[in-house]
Amino acid sequence: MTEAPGFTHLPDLACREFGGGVVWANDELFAERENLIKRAEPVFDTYTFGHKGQVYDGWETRRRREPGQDSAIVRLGLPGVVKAVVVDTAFFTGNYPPFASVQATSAVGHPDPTELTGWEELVPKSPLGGDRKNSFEVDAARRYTHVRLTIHPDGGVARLRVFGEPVPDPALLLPEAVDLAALENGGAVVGCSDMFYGSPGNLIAPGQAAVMGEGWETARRRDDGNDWVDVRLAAAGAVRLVELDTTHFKGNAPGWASVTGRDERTGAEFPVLPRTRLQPDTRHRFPVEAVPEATHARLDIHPDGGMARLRLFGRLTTDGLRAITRRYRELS
Ligand SMILES: NC(=O)NC(NC(N)=O)C(=O)[O-]
Repeated sequence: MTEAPGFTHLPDLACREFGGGVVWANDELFAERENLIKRAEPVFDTYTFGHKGQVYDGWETRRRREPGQDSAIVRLGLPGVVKAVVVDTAFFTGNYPPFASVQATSAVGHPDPTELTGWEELVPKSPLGGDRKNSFEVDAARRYTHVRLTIHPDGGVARLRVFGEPVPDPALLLPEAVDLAALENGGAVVGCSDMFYGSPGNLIAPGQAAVMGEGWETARRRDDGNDWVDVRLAAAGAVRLVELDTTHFKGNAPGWASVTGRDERTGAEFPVLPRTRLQPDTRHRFPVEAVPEATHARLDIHPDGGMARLRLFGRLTTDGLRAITRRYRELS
C-alpha cells in the first residue's frame, strides 16, 4: 500500500456523475453497492439503525460463515487508463475488510455483468486499514471499461475511486454532428403511447437526468403491445449515432428498443436502429450505418418502462440548415 496523492488530480473514472454504475455485487445486505461511487465524501451518524442494522454510507456485505470473498463490479463512466485506485474504508472500523484486490476488463458494447470476461489484475490481494483511504498505484497501459473490487473475506467499503485518463472510442466521436432530436436545437416530441409516470418531453431536455423522475416513464403494460414516442427533428438530417440513456432506470428499463426514421415530405420510413437489447442504468451509444435523411424519428421500447434521454446525433442536410436559418431570421 502506498500513498498516491499525485494521482488524485486525475478524474475519477468510476464516479457516478461521469456515468459510472455499480452494476453487480454478490451481496449488499448491510449497505447498498451504489454508495461506492458517490462523488461526495462519506458521512456517518452514530446510532442510526434500520431494518438490517447500522446505516453506513458505503457498500457492506454480511459476515461470512464459510470461506470466500465478496465482489462488486463497477462500469466506468469514462473508460480509460487506470493510474491509481483508492479503497476508502471511512467509518468502517470493526467491520472493514482486512484485504482487497482489484481487477479490470475491457468490454465492447453494452454487456450484461454476467457476460464480462478477461479480468486482469490491477491490485493484488493487499492489506487494508480501517477508516482510511487505502491508495494503490496501478501500472497497466490499457483502456479498461469495468473494474471489479474484491474484498477478503467480507465487510464494508465506503468509496472506490478509480483515478485515470479517459480514452474515448473514436466510433463515438462524430465531427460536425448535432443532436437532431434536442429540444434546444428545435426538436419536439409530437406523440407517445403513454406518459403515466413521466413526460416524454424529458427525453430531449438539455443535460443529464438527476433522478428517475426527470425521464420518460410509462405504466406497466399488461397487454402484448409496446410503448413508443415520436419526435419531430430540429430539421431534416441523417442520424449517425443513437444514444439511449436508461440512467436511473434499474428495475424498469425497457428490455429492447428500436428507432425508425421517417421523412414526412415523402412518407418514407426506414430502420435507424434495429430492435436492440438494453441494459438497466446505462448510457448506450450505437453508431448507425448510412441511413436516409429523416424529418421525424420514432423510438419503440419493448415492452414498457422508462428512459432518461434520447439523443439522435447526425448531420443536418443543406435544406435542413436552410430551414433553421430562415426561421431564426424571421423571428429575430
Ligand atoms: N454495528 C455494526 O456495524 N454491525 C454490523 N454492520 C451493520 N451495518 O450493522 C456488522 O456486523 O458489521
